[in-house]
Amino acid sequence: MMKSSRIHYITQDMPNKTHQQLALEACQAGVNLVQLRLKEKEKGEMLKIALETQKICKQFKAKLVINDHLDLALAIDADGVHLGNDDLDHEIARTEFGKNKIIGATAYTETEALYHQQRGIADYMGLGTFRKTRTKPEIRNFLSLQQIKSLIDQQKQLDHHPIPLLVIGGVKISDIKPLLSAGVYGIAIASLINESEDKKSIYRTIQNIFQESGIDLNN
Ligand SMILES: Cc1ncc(COP(=O)(O)OP(=O)(O)O)c(N)n1
Ligand SMILES: Cc1ncsc1CCOP(=O)(O)O
Ligand SMILES: [Mg+2]
Repeated sequence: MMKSSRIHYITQDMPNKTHQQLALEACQAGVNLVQLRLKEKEKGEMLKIALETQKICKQFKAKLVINDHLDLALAIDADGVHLGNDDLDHEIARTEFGKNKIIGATAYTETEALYHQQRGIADYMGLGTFRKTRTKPEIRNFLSLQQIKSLIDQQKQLDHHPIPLLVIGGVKISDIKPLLSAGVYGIAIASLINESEDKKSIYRTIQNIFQESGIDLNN
């Protein structure tokens, strides 16, 4: 299994910034994994954005995960791909992408999480959504802290290695400590960073919360 970062930073469509600019600013703030989340762009445009984003990530030694598109991840030899439940099957992706690449799954319910856990193909699961979010407004299913805790307990009872859980969806600074106390591996965030006036400071705050919770982000 490929080790996944505990803080996934996700780009998003924004009116005044390109995905490349967002990735650059996030890398300058210190993120070490960028998920490129492109929606409704044609293939050629996506390839150009992905290559430029990859160049930025390499400069900062950050990993690049492509959302939705295994073909694009293969074309640029990205570090990983994130595939949700309506995207390509993880087993096919693993065969085509290889065992040393990061493959992420999404779980919006406990049942989905246990399904991915049982399959044991994904390197991490994006678990959510935690709160309502403008970044993905169509999602209406929310997982409470209690539900997340119960899922972690169930994972622990299984005899195989628990797949790391990254909570996603409207995650705010004040959510991080309780989520980590509940036992989640990390968080996946878009607007918390993308809409921040001071990305370095917000990222440092996030890192400090992990540290105060006894988690070494370099390990
Ligand atoms: C880390 C992480 N977790 C979940 C998602 C959501 O994936 P998906 O359900 O396929 O939805 P889209 O992001 O494709 O709209 C994610 N991207 N990243
Ligand atoms: C991609 C995605 N999938 C579930 S919620 C979400 C959006 C996360 O973005 P934000 O951190 O801005 O809520
Ligand atoms: Mg998807």
